[in-house]
Amino acid sequence: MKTIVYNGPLDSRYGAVHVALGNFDGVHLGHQKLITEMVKKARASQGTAVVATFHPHPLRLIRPEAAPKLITPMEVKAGLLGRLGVDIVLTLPFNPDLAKLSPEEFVQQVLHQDLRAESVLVGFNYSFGRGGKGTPELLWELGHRLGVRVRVIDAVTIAGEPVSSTAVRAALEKGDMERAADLLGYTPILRGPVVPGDQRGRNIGFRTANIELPPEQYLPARGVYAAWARSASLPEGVLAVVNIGVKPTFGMGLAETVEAHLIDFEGDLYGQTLTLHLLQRMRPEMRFQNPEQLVEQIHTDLQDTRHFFHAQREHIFPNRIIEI
Ligand SMILES: Cc1cc2nc3c(=O)[nH]c(=O)nc-3n(C[C@H](O)[C@H](O)[C@H](O)COP(=O)(O)O)c2cc1C
Ligand SMILES: Nc1ncnc2c1ncn2[C@@H]1O[C@H](COP(=O)(O)OP(=O)(O)O)[C@@H](O)[C@H]1O
Repeated sequence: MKTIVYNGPLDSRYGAVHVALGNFDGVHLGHQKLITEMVKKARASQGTAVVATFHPHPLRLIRPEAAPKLITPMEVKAGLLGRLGVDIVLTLPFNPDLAKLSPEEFVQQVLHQDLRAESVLVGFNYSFGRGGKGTPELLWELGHRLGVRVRVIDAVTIAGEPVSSTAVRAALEKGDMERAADLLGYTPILRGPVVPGDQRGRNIGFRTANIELPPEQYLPARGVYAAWARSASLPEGVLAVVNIGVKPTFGMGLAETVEAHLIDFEGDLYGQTLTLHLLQRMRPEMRFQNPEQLVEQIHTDLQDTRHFFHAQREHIFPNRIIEI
């Protein structure tokens, strides 16, 4: 899969182009349905499966304080899309030229003229064009005039509730990984390079790999999580216990970090990319009277995590953890 920044006509060697248009944060079950359908069309016409997405999110430029944090920043999103069979992620830079296009101009210039889209798929609530004024109905109408087939996909529901990025964020905020996984179709993922922390881990007897995340990453509730950890040197993965939080035992106002202690593992992880699949929140983060009490609790966390994993293993593998 390739990532291309849109800056004019798409190369003609891509043949018939089929486009899924949207932001797709989380690549949840609803997104997966839409994208899978687009990929099927592309395969059937021996064409190219394209996901076109405004990046960075337009709100990040218009009203940064209102821009949602992302369940899946670009790198993780690209991994998920690649897995679905997408050939090209086309990022549309939200520059003044693109931002000022009316819905009519957007369909004519971008979708029809430059991408030569044969078909375009969007979700039922998609908006586009200057001021976000374009609706799926208008897209259908404009496409129809130009010979671009437009298909609008309804919300996927679980037990009557629509699957949405907002619903996923709400589950993450509550620390409900099971619910988030139901909506996403996979266990929530955090991925980033291992960076040095405060080197306290080695002193308290539990080394923790600190991962650096993009600033726009949406983080689940603070607390301790059971996780499956993978890296290039650990392709099968190992069980891990993860702390997301500000380490109140060691002072006030520390920055929020995500750190993983890999169970029954010893080795240098600095610089490697670590992928954490968050399985379950075990407890909230707490402030202990002294480091000894924290260490005692971490021993309990490790035991709880092992028990949880042994009880749930069949449920977790192979379906809930996906390789990206
Ligand atoms: C399983 C686990 C649970 C943790 N729980 C807490 C906690 O409840 N409260 C807290 O202040 N720190 C907690 N921590 C964070 C430790 O304080 C941290 O790992 C230690 O200070 C090392 O920090 P460093 O990586 O910056 O060196 C936890 C860490 C782990 C691995
Ligand atoms: N079981 C383990 N889990 C996590 N990291 C480990 C483990 N064993 C060794 N390491 C290494 O130790 C580092 C963390 O050491 P630590 O003393 O906690 O320092 P810091 O938090 O400052 O990086 C990790 O980044 C990794 O390279």
